[in-house]
Amino acid sequence: MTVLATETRALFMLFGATGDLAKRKLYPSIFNLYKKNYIDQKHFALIGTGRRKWSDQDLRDVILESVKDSAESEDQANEFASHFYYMSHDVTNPEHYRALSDYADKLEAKYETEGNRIFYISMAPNFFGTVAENLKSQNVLSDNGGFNRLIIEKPFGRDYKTAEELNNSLGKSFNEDQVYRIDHYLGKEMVQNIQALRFGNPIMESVWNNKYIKNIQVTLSEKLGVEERAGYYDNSGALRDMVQNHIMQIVTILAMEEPVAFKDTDIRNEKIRALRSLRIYDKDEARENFVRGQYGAKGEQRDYRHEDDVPTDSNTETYVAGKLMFDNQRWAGTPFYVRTGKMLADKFTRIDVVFKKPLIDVFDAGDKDKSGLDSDVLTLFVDPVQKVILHLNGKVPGQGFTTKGIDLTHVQSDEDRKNTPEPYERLIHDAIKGDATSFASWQEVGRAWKLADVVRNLWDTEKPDFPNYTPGSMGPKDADDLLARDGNKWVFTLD
Ligand SMILES: NC(=O)C1=CN([C@@H]2O[C@H](COP(=O)(O)OP(=O)(O)OC[C@H]3O[C@@H](n4cnc5c(N)ncnc54)[C@H](OP(=O)(O)O)[C@@H]3O)[C@@H](O)[C@H]2O)C=CC1
Ligand SMILES: O=C1O[C@H](COP(=O)(O)O)[C@@H](O)[C@H](O)[C@H]1O
Repeated sequence: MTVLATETRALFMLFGATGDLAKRKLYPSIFNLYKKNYIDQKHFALIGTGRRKWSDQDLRDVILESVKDSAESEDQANEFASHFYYMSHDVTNPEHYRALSDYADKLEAKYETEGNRIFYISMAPNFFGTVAENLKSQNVLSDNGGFNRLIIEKPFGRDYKTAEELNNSLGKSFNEDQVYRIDHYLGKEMVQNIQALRFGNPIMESVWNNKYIKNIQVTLSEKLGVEERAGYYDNSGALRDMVQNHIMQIVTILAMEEPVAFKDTDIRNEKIRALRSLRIYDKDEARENFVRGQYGAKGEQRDYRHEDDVPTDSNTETYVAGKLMFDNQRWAGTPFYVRTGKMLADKFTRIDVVFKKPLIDVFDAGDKDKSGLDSDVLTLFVDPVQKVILHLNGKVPGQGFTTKGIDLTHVQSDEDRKNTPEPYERLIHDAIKGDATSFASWQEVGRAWKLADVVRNLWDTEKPDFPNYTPGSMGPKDADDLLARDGNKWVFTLD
């Protein structure tokens, strides 16, 4: 995809400029893009908004603090911060948008940003629709030949209905191709690598199906609990927080067919096609195929119900495991197991592709079931290390003939890691380029909600037996049983 030089010129408007995400993730990412000249160093400006009565200097002080560790000099940081402007603005007040529009016109003229506007809503989701609608109705959108793009944070709705309402609301002001729904897992190097490994290697793609793959496992494990986000988390739970979005996106990329070209529209079409084959369970199937958990206490660690800001009778799940099925030629019969949770043994994200054993084990009396052979497993380590391991069977060196597991390993070098942008940096850069490849389309999001809704509705009507797992473990026993029923087991376990 070619980047036109003028596309790097842009006026940003950030709603939620005084917030946590902006400070921790967005300003450092924008700074990195600025340093690399992916944002035109002369022709860019950002108007940050929030209700607080800040001055430009207050915002610039926050920027300087956010980028202090990565700035090459004080001058560089100051020059960067000088492009930031602050407007106190209540997003629910239409009149404020008129002032915003005038200010935008002024800065556009000053920085010659050629009418390119990027609106980033980093606020609680109940404001997404309000902001989008006012941007249009109060004429804040550019109408002089540049682009208007909207980046929105998660969560995209609480269920299918609210997500659809939100989507309709956004649709009044922006076309689908102008909306960039952030899912930061799509900006992770190893998640992007799935497609390179699959579609760049016939040796992989030829076995990427139910004939050779026994099951696929996706694990997003977190060592921390809810920290200071309990207010949000207790209203969300792991299903909405991690499964509906990040996990479903990863699973979709693993399951999709090869796109006609590596272009956002072609990739989206294939992702949507795969999701149309995703089996949407009924209530009984949801009970059978999904497991929830909530952590208890251990030593100093309080149980979830005694964390700050969590009601003592909370039934919010801090753990989910599930089995997903795609009813299509490629995947019929091959389960995708997924799991995520807080307060687990460690912080890591990995994808394990478990291959079937040979139908006959010639080394061991021909009986596959008594085979001493390991299952071949391709593991993609997404975080915190980035590596790929292909576990195969090989011969034990020396006299005689026995087999043992061997690993073919590729680890990203320190140099590769240094050159790997943080997800937010990568995704903001993509939005500037107009490349929606790594953003979730409405149809993908909607289909993922359809699945999550069935599970959520079931869980909302049945009382769970919480707490049911210990901090530092890999979740409740039921999650192991889920796989054991199919004769499978998690590749990563603590034993
Ligand atoms: N923080 C994180 O780690 C993550 C956050 N997200 C998502 O990012 C978004 C922002 O999260 P976060 O930064 O943590 O939230 P914060 O609560 O820290 O910030 C909210 C922002 O919204 C502004 N705001 C609230 N009400 C109004 C209003 N009526 N008019 C104008 N501005 C208003 C606040 O400004 P003021 O108080 O000055 O009015 C503040 O800048 C959310 O959608 C969240 O789900 C996603 C992943 C991780
Ligand atoms: O979206 C979210 O993701 C984080 C985990 O992200 P990671 O990049 O650190 O793996 C999770 O902690 C948070 O609850 C959730 O909202």
